[in-house]
Amino acid sequence: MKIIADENMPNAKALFSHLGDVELVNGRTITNNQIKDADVLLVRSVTKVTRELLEGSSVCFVGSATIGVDHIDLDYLAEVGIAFSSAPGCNAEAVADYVFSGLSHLYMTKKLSWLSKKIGVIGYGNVGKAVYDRFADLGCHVCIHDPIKEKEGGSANFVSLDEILCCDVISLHAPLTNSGPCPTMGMIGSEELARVSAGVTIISAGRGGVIEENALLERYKQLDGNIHLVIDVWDAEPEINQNLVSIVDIATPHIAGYSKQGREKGTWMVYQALCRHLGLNSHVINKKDAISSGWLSFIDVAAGVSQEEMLARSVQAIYDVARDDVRLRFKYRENKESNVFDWLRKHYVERDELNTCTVRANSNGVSSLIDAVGFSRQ
Ligand SMILES: NC(=O)C1=CN([C@@H]2O[C@H](COP(=O)(O)OP(=O)(O)OC[C@H]3O[C@@H](n4cnc5c(N)ncnc54)[C@H](O)[C@@H]3O)[C@@H](O)[C@H]2O)C=CC1
Ligand SMILES: O=C(O)C(=O)[C@H](O)COP(=O)(O)O
Repeated sequence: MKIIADENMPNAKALFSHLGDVELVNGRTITNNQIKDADVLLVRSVTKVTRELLEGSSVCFVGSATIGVDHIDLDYLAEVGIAFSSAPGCNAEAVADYVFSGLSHLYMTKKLSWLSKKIGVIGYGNVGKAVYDRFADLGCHVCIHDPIKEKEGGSANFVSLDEILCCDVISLHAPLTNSGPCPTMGMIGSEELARVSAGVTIISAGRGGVIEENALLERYKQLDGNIHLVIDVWDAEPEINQNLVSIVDIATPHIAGYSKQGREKGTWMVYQALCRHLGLNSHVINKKDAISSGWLSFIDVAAGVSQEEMLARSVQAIYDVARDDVRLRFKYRENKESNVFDWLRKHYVERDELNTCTVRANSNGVSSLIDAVGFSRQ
């Protein structure tokens, strides 16, 4: 069996080699010719899996080690009977870590407090729920907009988009869709941004295209720069809007989900799906061998600072999103690589999830907050 896999899929050779010959390729540039005699195609979000790519090939299984599936023509796969599997939820905790690292950065650099503010989350899927639950466990006033999940019922604090736009912090976790009951493409445009107030924090870690970049730049001007922005996903990836980069607090190259464990889980989930597809009920490789533990099993945080600062210091000890922002700005300035965006993603400096570590905090009342923000419970 011939398996073509994106070279940015961690552990691909280790996991799949016992099933067939694994060839690693650049996911951004995969061609129809490269995969014509392959049986299995394993991708990440940068490969557009379309009729054009697959037609005439012998591929009978496509796996995407990602949550998002907007790069896959699912209708075409169904039409021609190619099996498909993605990795729902694989990096949800990683994205939630990113959100809290962004807020920690804003607190430590601008003293921008969020703990007692009104928080709005858009999208209540695996990521949005992980983010929402952390805010709720922290005791924040948090609400959620997800008309599809709201219809299904549930106890979360569902609200309209208008209400989200009145929040102090808005965190975007909807997929990119341009059809269906509630398409998200451009859902945050100039009309919606006109309703956000000065001082708002917007975190965009779903997909570029959900928020209109020019409208965001315009609103930033209207509010004299009084908007705080943490942006991971961009409309024209791998190109990024440098005007937007110049005004945001944090700019990162679509790495919110790039925890070591999240990426490994993505490959692992696709591996499991392929084993199922092939009718293999025992896996040669165990989950515990495929997903790493963290480097630090515990950290101590100093007492004597505010609860919010303690939270921020703890989060930043494991993952400080500013390191990814600095790398991006530095690399674009240096501009030695032909494709800076993909270079940064390929050479991503590993990071662990907060849940791989326990924080030992001595001061009263902080332990429960530390657990709620995503660390492993003591
Ligand atoms: N920046 C990054 O590295 C990552 C980005 N993502 C993106 O985040 C998205 C969300 O991930 P998950 O929560 O795991 O996906 P999911 O598929 O579990 O949930 C998506 C949720 O969005 C809701 N939704 C759809 N249309 C909506 C609308 N118009 N308004 C509000 N909510 C709407 C759906 O009902 C669903 O509950 C993914 O589709 C992916 O594009 C995911 C992982 C990493
Ligand atoms: O899982 C998703 O959806 C994502 O957005 C991925 O984390 C993006 O990573 P790549 O697939 O582009 O490496």
